[in-house]
Amino acid sequence: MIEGIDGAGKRTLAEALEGALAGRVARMAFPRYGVSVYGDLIRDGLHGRLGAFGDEVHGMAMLYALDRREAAPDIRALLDAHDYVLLDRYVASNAAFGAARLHQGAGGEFVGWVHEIELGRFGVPVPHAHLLLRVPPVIAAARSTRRAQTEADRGRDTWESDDALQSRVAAVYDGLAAADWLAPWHVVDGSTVPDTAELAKKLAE
Ligand SMILES: Cc1cn([C@H]2C[C@H](O)[C@@H](COP(=O)(O)OP(=O)(O)O)O2)c(=O)[nH]c1=O
Repeated sequence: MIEGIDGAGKRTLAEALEGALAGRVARMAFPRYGVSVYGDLIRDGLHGRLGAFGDEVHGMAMLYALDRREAAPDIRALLDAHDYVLLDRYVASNAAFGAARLHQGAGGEFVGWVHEIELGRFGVPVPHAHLLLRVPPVIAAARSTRRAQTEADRGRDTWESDDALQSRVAAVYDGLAAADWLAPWHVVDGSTVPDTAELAKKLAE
């Protein structure tokens, strides 16, 4: 699972790892925009098109959780067919962003709620390892602004443009990593070019 704040460079890392693990890896990204009705609702919520629902922390988190529940059979099929499955955001994103929106920490009620809903009730596959791509929030903000300018039909969503939120998300991620929440966490410095061969080895451990 590749995790980090918005603009941390998760997609670039995922693509590099895909190269390093050539032929043995499958990749999927959450939320699944354009694939699942939940993904499309999430996009609308992030861009203020669901009215007050976009402000409902548990409601939005439930959409992400339902997106993953729907994808669970596909993830299991990918796990059967490949040595590695790289997921660009997974359950920990829901824990980190929701807790940060509620001004809670990694040990708070919200993180426990995500665990109970996603792994308990929905039974989504348990992650094997996390890579936390760690970059200073100010660098990540510059990257996501640049991306919003270059990608047509996008624009920074309401969470991406909230620098205080991104800093709190970074703090929750640090707490989840320190506790090895759900699976071991490997912290990667995203302000330099990561050694993907080394990372691929860590994932294989
Ligand atoms: C997957 C996931 C993402 N998020 C948040 C993180 C991001 O701010 C936002 C969108 O995800 P993101 O991966 O950044 O998509 P994109 O950049 O392509 O729009 O959703 C959650 O809150 N919970 C989740 O379970």
